[in-house]
Amino acid sequence: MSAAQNIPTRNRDGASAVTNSFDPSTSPTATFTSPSNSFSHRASQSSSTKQLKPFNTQDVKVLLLENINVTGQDILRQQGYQVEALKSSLPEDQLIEKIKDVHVIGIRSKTKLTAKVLEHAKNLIVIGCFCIGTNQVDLTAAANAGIAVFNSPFSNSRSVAELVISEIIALARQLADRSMELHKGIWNKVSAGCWEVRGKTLGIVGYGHIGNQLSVLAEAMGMSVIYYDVVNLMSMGTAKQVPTLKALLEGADFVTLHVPEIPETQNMISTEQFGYMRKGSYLINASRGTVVDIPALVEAMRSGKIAGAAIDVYPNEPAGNGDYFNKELNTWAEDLRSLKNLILTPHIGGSTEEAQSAIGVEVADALAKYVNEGSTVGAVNMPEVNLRSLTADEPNHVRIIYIHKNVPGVLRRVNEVLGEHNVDKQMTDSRGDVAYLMADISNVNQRDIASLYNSLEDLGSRVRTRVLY
Ligand SMILES: NC(=O)c1ccc[n+]([C@@H]2O[C@H](COP(=O)([O-])OP(=O)(O)OC[C@H]3O[C@@H](n4cnc5c(N)ncnc54)[C@H](O)[C@@H]3O)[C@@H](O)[C@H]2O)c1
Ligand SMILES: O=C(O)CC[C@@H](O)C(=O)O
Repeated sequence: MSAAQNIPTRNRDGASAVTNSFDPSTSPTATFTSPSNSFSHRASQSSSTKQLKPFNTQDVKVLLLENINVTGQDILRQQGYQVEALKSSLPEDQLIEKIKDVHVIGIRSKTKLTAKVLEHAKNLIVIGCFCIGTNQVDLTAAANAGIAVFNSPFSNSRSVAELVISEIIALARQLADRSMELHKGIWNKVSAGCWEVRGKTLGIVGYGHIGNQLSVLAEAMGMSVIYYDVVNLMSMGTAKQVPTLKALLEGADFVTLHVPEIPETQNMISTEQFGYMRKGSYLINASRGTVVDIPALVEAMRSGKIAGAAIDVYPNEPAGNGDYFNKELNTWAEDLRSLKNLILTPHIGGSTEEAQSAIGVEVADALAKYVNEGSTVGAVNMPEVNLRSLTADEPNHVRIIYIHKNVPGVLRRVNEVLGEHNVDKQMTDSRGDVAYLMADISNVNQRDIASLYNSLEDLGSRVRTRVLY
């Protein structure tokens, strides 16, 4: 068997993504052969590695939204995939229409892949979040549909930390106001209410990848650092963990938020929390828009309790550049824009050349490895399962990917199906209600593949079957 070919994945109502029952002689996928110049995998692959391709690669349909970096686009195009890249997110109705027949979708923070949208994604096998946050995806719905989700856990953390350091200084010196005044020709040289940051206390809420990068930078600026997190974490440098959010808010001159968007962090900073903050302190939010109660922030700044703020994220954000940030999107938009010493940025914490390039490579590589070999290493909603690559001198080997409900007895039935062949290697793991099995089996011919595929698909525990060969 020369090149890897694909058995289509059947969609969730049992109909094959391409035909209703796989017949190697008739199914369009049976003719799929990898192009002779098939993509050579990254360094980890030796020259003898068998180029497993689940499809004739030009049949893999990829939809990229929200201006994903060209590094990621190039990697996916080099696979031979059909890549459509759009600069913005899509309204739900258009997203549903476009997602219907794609195998791979790449998004950033705006595209909401809800259970409703995923219901329509009959051929989707994998989602790439080209960012850190994955709150925009219904991870459980995706897992239950056998759709793996990958992100880039920390490629833009440094970029966010550096932006926040710049905002701490800019707020302490009322830089944005001075610059806007002079752009209008107004010379306004003041020192009242302007401070050095050396010796001031930075309070970090969420001491993860960004929080601890920030901790080191802030201490280098001569600041003291305290942090609050829901888990006990070793401090960087001389930073100190405090036991409650209230203790952090009472102890900090600058409060910065670096938590995920989860139910527990919704409106985490609201009127009560502003009440705990020091008079004349500052707030920075570069996490998610729902973490701060913006009307409460407007009130706290109008009363002078909060001397300045920097906001990079908002509960509702425009779909793309050029759209207006107005009261149609968020009712309080004009109130917010009217405030002094308030830095407003369009969700650019991770928007640097370095971060976007690194994210593009990291996520696109993970997507290609998943599509071509089934590896779930790095997936955020699946157990991490991987097998060493098949080699070119294993011509009659086939890789089985079987995503199934995590219920007793499945492995016995799966191994009964695989039993007529020699299972060279197998790995399986589960995460919640979903289990993921990879098995390389030998001495398989074209006819066997069809019956293998259909037998696995017919098992009651099946969520999704892929056969790579
Ligand atoms: N503005 C941007 O462009 C930008 C860029 C990257 C990340 N982000 C956002 O920032 C968030 C944090 O990023 P990260 O890489 O540091 O994530 P991370 O997962 O490394 O760290 C998050 C930290 O928050 C803690 N945490 C969770 N719930 C908490 C709670 N209720 N109270 C206190 N701490 C809590 C976690 O224990 C963890 O230590 C991401 O989830 C993402 O939404 C925004
Ligand atoms: O680039 C984006 O759209 C998201 C950036 C950031 O919020 C993240 O989650 O990494």
